[in-house]
Amino acid sequence: MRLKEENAYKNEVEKENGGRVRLKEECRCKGEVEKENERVTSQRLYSTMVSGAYQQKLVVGYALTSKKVKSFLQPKLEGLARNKGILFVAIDLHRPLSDQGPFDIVLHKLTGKEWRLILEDYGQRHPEVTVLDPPDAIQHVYNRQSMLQDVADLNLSDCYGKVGVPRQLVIKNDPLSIPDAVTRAGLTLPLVAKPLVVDGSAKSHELSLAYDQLSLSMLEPPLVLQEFVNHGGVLFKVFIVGETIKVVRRFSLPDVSKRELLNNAGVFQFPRVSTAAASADDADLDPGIAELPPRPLLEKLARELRRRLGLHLFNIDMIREHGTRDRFYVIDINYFPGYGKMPGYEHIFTDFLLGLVQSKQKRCPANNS
Ligand SMILES: O=P(O)(O)O[C@H]1[C@H](O)[C@@H](OP(=O)(O)O)[C@H](OP(=O)(O)O)[C@@H](OP(=O)(O)O)[C@H]1O
Ligand SMILES: Nc1ncnc2c1ncn2[C@@H]1O[C@H](COP(=O)(O)OP(=O)(O)O)[C@@H](O)[C@H]1O
Ligand SMILES: [Mg+2]
Ligand SMILES: [Mg+2]
Repeated sequence: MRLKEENAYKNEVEKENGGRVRLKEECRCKGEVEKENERVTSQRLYSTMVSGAYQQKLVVGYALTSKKVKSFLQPKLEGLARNKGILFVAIDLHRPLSDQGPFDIVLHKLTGKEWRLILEDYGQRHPEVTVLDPPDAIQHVYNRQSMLQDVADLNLSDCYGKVGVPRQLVIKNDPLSIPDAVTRAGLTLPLVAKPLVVDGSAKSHELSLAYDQLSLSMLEPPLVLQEFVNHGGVLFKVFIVGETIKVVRRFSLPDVSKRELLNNAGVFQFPRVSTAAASADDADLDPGIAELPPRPLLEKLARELRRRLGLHLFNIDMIREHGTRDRFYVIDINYFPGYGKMPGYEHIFTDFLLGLVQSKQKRCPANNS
């Protein structure tokens, strides 16, 4: 393509943006955000040249950690999004949110009260923008007690199986009180000790397995003590993106036998298991352990949790009690999990974003542009 035509395309793209990519001129610091957005604009220009009749449908502002940008915003996702008319724009945290955009959707996963307040204020001033997801709904799953409450309340049981949560106890302070509290609550050893609050830090994922009651006083509250459920060393990561569900298998902690429990004492910190590197999808597993939870059960669970939690983007860590076919436990819920490892996430995510805006336009036709 000749230079003159290229410039004409560039002008067209910038005009079409209607100031959407104004970040470029306005950025106070010529930092990462600016570079990132310049890259996105030039990629979009390229796609315009290649595909001809290109129509931008929506702008997604994102506020994510650099780790999440790397795992989620992969070139394949950005490329596919571009072809479908979706533009991802990095939000500059050093500038007022209302001065940026305009956005159709704000996608975010940042912790901290300040960010929460910014988003809440923005949501009130810009009801036309979809904030994915509402900060208070996310906050609810950043606490390991409240995250499982909705699963317990749901008490899901049908012909496909039963879904519950392991019995658990919250310890807010005084580690010396733990052994007695555990006896009073009637919890059975071994117990998994988990930091009460999940805040994205490595520390909030430092979990321990406690084999005896007395050693429990060595733990550091605030924490959740959860009964360990033998599940054959395999966990199901159930990814949810709006109405879509995808399940993968991951390796998990091995079963603890009665003999092991009798012969062991103490509290043992264990490393992060069940991460992306621990995929068990291609492993040669006992079919009774590997069989995925029944689809209708997952659909019901996901639908109910989406409604009760008020979230579109989350995952459920689920295990099957070893020796049973249909007894499941939810042990963890994560907001905006590692979608980069969800098969086909590029198509699923982009379709989801388009669907969101379409359904909003149907509900409020006045907003149609
Ligand atoms: O709490 P658990 O059950 O471990 O789930 C984690 C968190 O969702 C992580 O997200 P975050 O770091 O935002 O909390 C995510 O990392 P990324 O999305 O950043 O990669 C991990 O993805 P995998 O490493 O793919 O499993 C996922 O396994
Ligand atoms: N109640 C439990 N019974 C058996 N294994 C568990 C239980 N809770 C956690 N685990 C194991 O510990 C891992 C991490 O626990 P999880 O609650 O998912 O914390 P995180 O948020 O750090 O992923 C799980 O992937 C699973 O292998
Ligand atoms: Mg987990
Ligand atoms: Mg988690």
